[in-house]
Amino acid sequence: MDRLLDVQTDKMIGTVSVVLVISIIFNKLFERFSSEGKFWNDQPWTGLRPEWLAGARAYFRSFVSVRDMLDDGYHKKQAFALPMFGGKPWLVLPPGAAKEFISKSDADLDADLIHIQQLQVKYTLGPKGIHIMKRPLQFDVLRRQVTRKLPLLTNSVYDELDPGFKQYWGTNTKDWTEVEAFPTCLRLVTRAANRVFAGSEICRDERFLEHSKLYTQGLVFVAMALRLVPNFLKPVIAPLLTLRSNMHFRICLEICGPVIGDRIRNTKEKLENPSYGWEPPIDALQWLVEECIRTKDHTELEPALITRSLLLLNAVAIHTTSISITHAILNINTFEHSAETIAGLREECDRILKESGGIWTKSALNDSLRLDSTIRESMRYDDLEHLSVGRMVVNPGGVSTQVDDDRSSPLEFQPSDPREEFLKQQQQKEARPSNSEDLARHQTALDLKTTSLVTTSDAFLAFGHGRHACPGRLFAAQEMKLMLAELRYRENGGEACWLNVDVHQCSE
Ligand code: HEM
Repeated sequence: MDRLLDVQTDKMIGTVSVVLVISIIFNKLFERFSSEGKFWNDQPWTGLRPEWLAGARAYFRSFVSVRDMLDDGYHKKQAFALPMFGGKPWLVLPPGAAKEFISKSDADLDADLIHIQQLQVKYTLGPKGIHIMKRPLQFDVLRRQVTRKLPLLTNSVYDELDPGFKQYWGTNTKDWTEVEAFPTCLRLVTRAANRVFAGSEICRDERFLEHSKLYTQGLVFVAMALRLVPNFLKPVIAPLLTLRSNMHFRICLEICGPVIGDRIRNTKEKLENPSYGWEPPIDALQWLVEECIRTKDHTELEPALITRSLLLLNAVAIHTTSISITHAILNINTFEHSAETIAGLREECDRILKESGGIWTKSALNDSLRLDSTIRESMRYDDLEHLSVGRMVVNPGGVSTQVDDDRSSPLEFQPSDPREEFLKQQQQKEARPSNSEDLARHQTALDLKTTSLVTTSDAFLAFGHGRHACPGRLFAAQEMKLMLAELRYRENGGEACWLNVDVHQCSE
């Protein structure tokens, strides 16, 4: 059945590609002479070369060399237009504009619209796609419950990571084993995050892990292709392009549907009869079901809608975390002072784990300052996307194009934690300090707090900043720290080889 679908899909993709190329050319010509086209013509551009069909070629080149284009644009020290394969150009603002940009309201710069447009939600997330994005119960659950219940969730995440590492990285302590860092981190993160999103039954289902991943990846590619298609053709092209991701969705629904059905039945029963012998699991699916029941709108309880919400949580949470932790593992392992850093991290993990009785708790993870700052530095050094904090300009006066202030651009990976030194000095102070010393220390403590992994600022945008800053960052930080801490157990014949992942990984 899958093979038949593959052949049909391949033929369709061929036909669709030809139609696409023709329509893209017409679309680009039309855009060029519109008022929007005039706006873009007035901007300084990056990535354009003096060559035949310069604009079209820059768009195609942006697929592989957007980073170089951005570096080039950065040196202009002012806002510039960036060609973007699979869509309209972006106006990139200089770092000096970050503060003002982030303070703008959604009436000027809309955060949801850009996601709806980038993901082509109308065509990719099913008939209720826009409804899911505009009324994001799943994100409210995240904001209200997941972060608050983090101390209770640490154990669940660890419960999945520990067997997950054994399964994907093996248990051989004698020989070197090659491990592909990103695919295994993706698997581990999907499993651990879905324990918190969807519960233990769904998160351990290998089919769910595979098809939820393929669904998310497919969605991104389909959205990218659809952004190239003129609007009038989208209703015809989208059903063809989404054939494969719909198949992955149906498989996920097959797995999640019965679990969701049971949750709804049990939750309603428990609400009617509090002595009913069933304890609500501690996970986002349960909180989502409870929120949906509270709306008194029975359509919110459709298993397909709830599965889409779970998959949307997956879409924002999984690749972001997996890429960031893979970057951290590789950065720590490959930079100049890798050996000292690894030894320092190892010492910290051993000490804190001993102090917390051999169990990773939320407060033990909070105390792990070196883990925290190393991941933060890695996220600063190797960002997730070349462009962060995208917004759709909905008010023509919503953004001003301005010149950058002069900033240095540190291109070195330098993990270190200023907080640790400060705390050490604090502990060494025996005599009670004077009031002025107290104040100065209080200020230093406040300043240093801003260097924590989850504290966003206009100079650290890895999780965004302001009203729309990533609400999952505390959860992601906890998960990534647990992963690095777990890695320290990997030993080869008693010799520490923590984090030797990219080249060879020795496993327990
Ligand atoms: C290392 C991992 C992660 C990174 C680097 C990351 C980064 C980001 C960034 C840059 C934004 C956009 C902020 C903006 O536009 O101002 C964002 C938004 C968001 N993230 Fe994350 N994220 C991560 C993990 C997660 C996780 C684990 C979850 C869920 C548990 C999550 C849920 C969300 C949601 C719901 C939004 C939309 C917020 C809004 O529009 O108001 N993220 N994230």
